[in-house]
Amino acid sequence: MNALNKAHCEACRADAPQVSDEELPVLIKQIPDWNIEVRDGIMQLEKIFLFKNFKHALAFTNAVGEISEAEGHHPGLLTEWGKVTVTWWSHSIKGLHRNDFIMAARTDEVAQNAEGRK
Ligand SMILES: C[C@H](O)[C@H](O)[C@H]1CNC2=NC(N)=NC(=O)C2=N1
Repeated sequence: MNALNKAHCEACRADAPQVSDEELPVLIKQIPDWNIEVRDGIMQLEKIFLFKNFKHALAFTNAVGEISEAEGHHPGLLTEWGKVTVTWWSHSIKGLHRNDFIMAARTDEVAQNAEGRK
């Protein structure tokens, strides 16, 4: 199985399996500093990225948007002055799919190359 940040998303199908209880701890270890949140019964991956100002936060937001469009898998993005909260889950299955872990790893890569990190 290739590293998450080198993998690509598969199409979001409504009958796709959610990440199993056995897979979850294995996958979450590969994306350190991401938190698991549950909202309306839906498990989500979430991480806050800090920046020096709004301009850098917005640039990071757009860069995450680019990889999301490329992969056809999209996050929740809350962009504030100096802060971006990125949330990944699979709408089609109302939970976590391997795609979400791939995109969390890809988000970390975008962050490593982002300007104005705090
Ligand atoms: C038609 C379109 O490809 C689908 O709606 C995609 C778009 N992006 C998506 N993003 C996420 N996070 N979950 C989905 O189920 C999803 N489905």
